[in-house]
Amino acid sequence: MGPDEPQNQTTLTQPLAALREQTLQRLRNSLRLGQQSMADWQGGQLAVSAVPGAGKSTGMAVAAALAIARFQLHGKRQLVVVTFTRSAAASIKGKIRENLKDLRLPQNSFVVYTLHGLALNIATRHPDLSGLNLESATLVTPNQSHRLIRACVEQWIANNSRRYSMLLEGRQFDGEETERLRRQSVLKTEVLPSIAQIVIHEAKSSGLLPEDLWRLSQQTPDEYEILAIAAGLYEQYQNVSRSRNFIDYDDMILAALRVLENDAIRKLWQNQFFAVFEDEAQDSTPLQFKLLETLAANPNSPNLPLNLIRVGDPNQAINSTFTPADPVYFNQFCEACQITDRLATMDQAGRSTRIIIDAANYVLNWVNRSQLTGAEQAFRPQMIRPVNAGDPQKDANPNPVGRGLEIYTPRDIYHTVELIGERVVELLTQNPTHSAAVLVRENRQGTFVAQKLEYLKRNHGIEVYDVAGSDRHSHVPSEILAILQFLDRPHSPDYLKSALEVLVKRQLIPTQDLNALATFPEQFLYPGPLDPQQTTSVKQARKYCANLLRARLELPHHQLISFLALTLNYDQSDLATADKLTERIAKQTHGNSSMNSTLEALSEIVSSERFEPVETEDADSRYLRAGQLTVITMHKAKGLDWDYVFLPFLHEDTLPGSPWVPTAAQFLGDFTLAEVARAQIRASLHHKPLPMAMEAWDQAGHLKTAEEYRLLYVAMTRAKRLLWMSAADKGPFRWNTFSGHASDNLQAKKPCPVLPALKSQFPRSVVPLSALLN
Ligand SMILES: Nc1ncnc2c1ncn2[C@@H]1O[C@H](COP(=O)(O)OP(=O)(O)OP(=O)(O)O)[C@@H](O)[C@H]1O
Repeated sequence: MGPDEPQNQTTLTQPLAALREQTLQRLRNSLRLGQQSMADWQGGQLAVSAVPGAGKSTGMAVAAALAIARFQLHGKRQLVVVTFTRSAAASIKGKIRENLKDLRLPQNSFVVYTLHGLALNIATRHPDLSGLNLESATLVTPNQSHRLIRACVEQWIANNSRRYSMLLEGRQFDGEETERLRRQSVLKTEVLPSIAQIVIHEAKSSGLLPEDLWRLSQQTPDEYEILAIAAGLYEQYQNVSRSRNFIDYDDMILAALRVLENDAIRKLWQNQFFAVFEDEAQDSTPLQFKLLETLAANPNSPNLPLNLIRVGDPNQAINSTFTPADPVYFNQFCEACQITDRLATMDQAGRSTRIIIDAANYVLNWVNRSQLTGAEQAFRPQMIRPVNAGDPQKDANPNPVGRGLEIYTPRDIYHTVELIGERVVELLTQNPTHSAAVLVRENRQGTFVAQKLEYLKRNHGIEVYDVAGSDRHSHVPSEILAILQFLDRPHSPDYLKSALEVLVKRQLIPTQDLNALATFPEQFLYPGPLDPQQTTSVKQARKYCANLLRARLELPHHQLISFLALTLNYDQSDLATADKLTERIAKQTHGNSSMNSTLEALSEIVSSERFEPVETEDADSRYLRAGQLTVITMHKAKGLDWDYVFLPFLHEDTLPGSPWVPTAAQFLGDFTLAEVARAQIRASLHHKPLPMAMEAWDQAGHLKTAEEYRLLYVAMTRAKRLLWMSAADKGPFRWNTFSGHASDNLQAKKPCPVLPALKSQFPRSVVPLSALLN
């Protein structure tokens, strides 16, 4: 954070200018070499490529204060700092404020925004130009089951019978009626919604319109015309959102860009904003970059260089397989800046002990050499270096605890958690002021770890904080909605399927082919004597549904939600959320509490962004408490660090995993349509020839592999003093269907391929089980 030197002993007689000069020097000297390149910025464009733990935000906060002083910025000529999350925005804002206070410079000389916050601010100031009216619009993040996506899929089906029957036909089809209905269900509830969600977002964030997709679709002669399907869905999506007044996050950026098309207004903003500093630049989409570029331009001479600093680490790009952000763009920006000698690197980091840095560098090189990721390398070849002697960071590159890097091969996943428990007790008892975390690849693993380690609190006073568990109450409204929709229309295959999905997710009924059950709701719910015998799993599912339907008849309407919350086995905090939901709906439907009005109010709540949990600064510090064991996903751990980091379950089937076509959709071919369309769009954006379906699928696989290894790299670089890694010999077939009961069969598992390589490179880090017996 701030520098460690003692505060200046100032006297009122000392002239302000000299005092400020001293403070500027002190601030600059509090930075290490790489950070100083940012602090010495004299205008123009600068790319900063940094490694994990290099101190990007620390450097940027000082650079911002120095630029404000150097260019004498003020309320009408400000510096804009852009970060990726709200919590990062709050934290950097605090740091800049402190620095400005020391410098006695005006606090209104800068603003900090997230990209969307910035866009929203511009768009709402000029509603006439942006066409954005937040009073009447609802902000949505449509997932596959969102009613906006559903509506656009239904309309597309109604208007595109030829393309739809081609899909139904698939690779081959004998015309059998049950199979036709099953395929219809899969297309309507899985395949088409997934194309809509993934492809529309990809295209829209890259600045493409439906007509651009139509044009692209003419360049790919594939049998299903996947890009034409995507273009049609995109068109419907735009129509439906317009008519219902929904806007998504891309619309906010587009609205701001529309405002800035107006010459006078654009100049106004360009005058207001002297320069733009962007953090986490590897996560921006092309459309977001366009917004920053526009604002950073000189209002009077557009040909002058932009006043823009972009700081990022392409090796920590871990959102590219589910958002259109792609490390390629930031890498390209770095390369463009390098040509004019405007690329700085921050490759020294003080976070981790030496051996952890060595292990992370080793993984990076190993993956880049492995050719597992096709033509494109997963990582920018950028090594992390420890800091020099006398670095300003306190306890930089600390001494290791234990072996610094420890690699285990437990017998199975139960044994894994036992070993973690024992090690945590040892470590936190010896060093109660240190922090520890278990980083997992998926939430289900986190729940398992948290459950098995519950005893730590009871027996040793060590708090286990399960981040996913405490955030889960945000799922309550959508789960209740799915069940209520089914209760309202039990014979709708779509609603039945969604309700069954909730029951499976809550582990109330066994996992099974839900399309088969949902195809004939009547036959499933009320089987006649001539119908085929139901299997045990189907019977369990039916019994559950029948109970729900009975409750609908027997219970007064206002008790239904509380009943469902109990039935779904919610924990205390989920139950509290359900209660709040009931209250809110009662208020909204006051005087008209019918099933219809309840459903309407609930749909609004579920689709409205305002109900989503908000990230706050507090959340981060909650994850980092000393003496606590935090259980968190690798994705969420980005940007954070702990003294001890545990990475269990590093198995090949989840890390890197393999691209996978759901059994239900295999009638369409050995690829998923959404990923193929996405890879085709990506190729076109990068000015490459459009791949055919199978080649596109391979490319999608390479992208996923590359991203998974970057995720592992992010996870490893969260550790300061001890990095504990393991892949057990046995684990569950799939985590999302694993109940955690000892009766579930475990299978032999292969480790993530880089793990054996790490073991041979760091033999002293391999902890044999025999060493643990005493
Ligand atoms: N010049 C400095 N003086 C003192 N401490 C520093 C300095 N630079 C960074 N640090 C400390 O190093 C740690 C890492 O910094 P920061 O979180 O900014 O890194 P980062 O580059 O954002 O890391 P990552 O990308 O891995 O999340 C922080 O605790 C920060 O306070």
